[in-house]
Amino acid sequence: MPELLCIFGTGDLGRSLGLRLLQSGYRVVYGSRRPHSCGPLPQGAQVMSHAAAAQSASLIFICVHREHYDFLETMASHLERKVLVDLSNNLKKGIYPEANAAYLQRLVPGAAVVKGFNTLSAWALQNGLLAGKQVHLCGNSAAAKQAVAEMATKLGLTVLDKGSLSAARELEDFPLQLFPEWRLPLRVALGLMAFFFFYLLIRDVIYAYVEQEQDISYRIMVSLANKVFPIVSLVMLSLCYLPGVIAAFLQLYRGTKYSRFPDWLDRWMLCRKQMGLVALGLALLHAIYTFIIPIRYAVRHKLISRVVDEMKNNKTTPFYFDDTEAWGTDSFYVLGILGFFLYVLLGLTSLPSVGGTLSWREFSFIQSKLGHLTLFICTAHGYIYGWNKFLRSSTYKWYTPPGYMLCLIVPSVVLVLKVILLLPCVDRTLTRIRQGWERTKPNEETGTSKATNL
Ligand SMILES: NC(=O)C1=CN([C@@H]2O[C@H](COP(=O)(O)OP(=O)(O)OC[C@H]3O[C@@H](n4cnc5c(N)ncnc54)[C@H](OP(=O)(O)O)[C@@H]3O)[C@@H](O)[C@H]2O)C=CC1
Ligand SMILES: [Fe+3]
Repeated sequence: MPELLCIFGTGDLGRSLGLRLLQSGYRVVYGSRRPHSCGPLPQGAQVMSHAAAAQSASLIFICVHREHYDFLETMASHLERKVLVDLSNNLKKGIYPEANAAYLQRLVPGAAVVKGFNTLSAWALQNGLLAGKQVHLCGNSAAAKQAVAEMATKLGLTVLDKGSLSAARELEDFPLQLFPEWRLPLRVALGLMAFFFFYLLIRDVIYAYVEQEQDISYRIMVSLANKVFPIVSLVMLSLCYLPGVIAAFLQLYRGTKYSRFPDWLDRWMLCRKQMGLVALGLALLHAIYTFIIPIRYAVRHKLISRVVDEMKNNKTTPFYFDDTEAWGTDSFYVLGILGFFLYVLLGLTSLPSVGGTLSWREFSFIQSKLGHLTLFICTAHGYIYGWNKFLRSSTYKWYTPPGYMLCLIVPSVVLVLKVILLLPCVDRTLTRIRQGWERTKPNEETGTSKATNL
């Protein structure tokens, strides 16, 4: 006879969980305030009063909001020695002085409370989207946790034990987080975009207005945006590779890999993937914006008005083929296309479903070697853009460098540092450090190196 599990509450979560448990081969009994009028339940489930349902099972899921937990206190005698799984979440952090699970344990001291599953959603349970999903559990009774973990494994979940019930607070805060690992990259991207936008606005639009009394504010829509996107994209891609380079230099300097990186570097390393994806998004925008340039009114007008002018004045300017310009523009486009292609390749391999099929060596080859190649090609694309502009002779003042000149500093620094790391002697030392070798301190005379930094 399959094991019988009990669920208190016939709401959204209770129903979806019951359905999933039934499909995994368990029997399910619901405990409800109104067992005869609680609406449709999954086929095969029984429904009774809370007390009767609790009697028949040893494991009870509490699918009721915390605000209604008080009824559990009145039936504490029926819950002696039962395992109670608390799945509740709160709408905001810190509305209650204690964690919901701790509150439940206080109401029913005779039961073993396990906190967990609160990161699942009724929707995911209903649609069977559980395979490989991770759930955290915590509780004071090891046996109770064990029972819940076994059940979770049967549902196809991966269980992570977070220790005693005092971790419940942390678990309850999980579902309230909104893309935590995206926050830093998005803030950096927005900050950089705002900075370069205002810089270019002043430099290209307002400056032109003041100097030449020319109103070219329409350029904000496409031209300015199409400078901000590639600039920020390139800076973000560099910022994605900079922490790795800094970490390598730190390891070289310390002569060991056995000491922790500073917190800011750790945090930075952990959001590299998101930084790269933001960079990819901006590069995509840049590509699309570039495609519409020839169909823009302002561009067509400029071309046609030049021809019309010449016809009116009945003279033609000498029109010859500039070989340098042909090479310059072509290599600029080719580098842009190749860079974008590699960008997409990097983005694709960062997807878990693709990255999972690669060995560690393949993955690090793509993310590190190809990644730096991408950075190199995109930086070269930027330099050639600047070179072409320079050839078409502009009257830039030194104190207002064009945006691309500012943004090329960051990737150039990263690339130079990376080249230093690739020098054979540096590379050899770094490899030895990463294999666990440690530089002996000069004052250690004994001859045997001790792993003191562990
Ligand atoms: N929905 C979701 O996706 C998720 C929900 N959760 C948590 O699960 C819990 C339940 O959520 P959800 O199912 O969405 O909520 P619902 O409002 O859909 O259901 C709550 C159920 O609790 C019971 N209930 C309501 N009031 C009382 C009361 N005064 N005394 C006793 N029982 C009562 C009712 O069942 P009956 O009428 O049968 O007694 C009701 O159906 C919440 O704590 C929530 O934070 C956690 C993760 C995901
Ligand atoms: Fe470009």
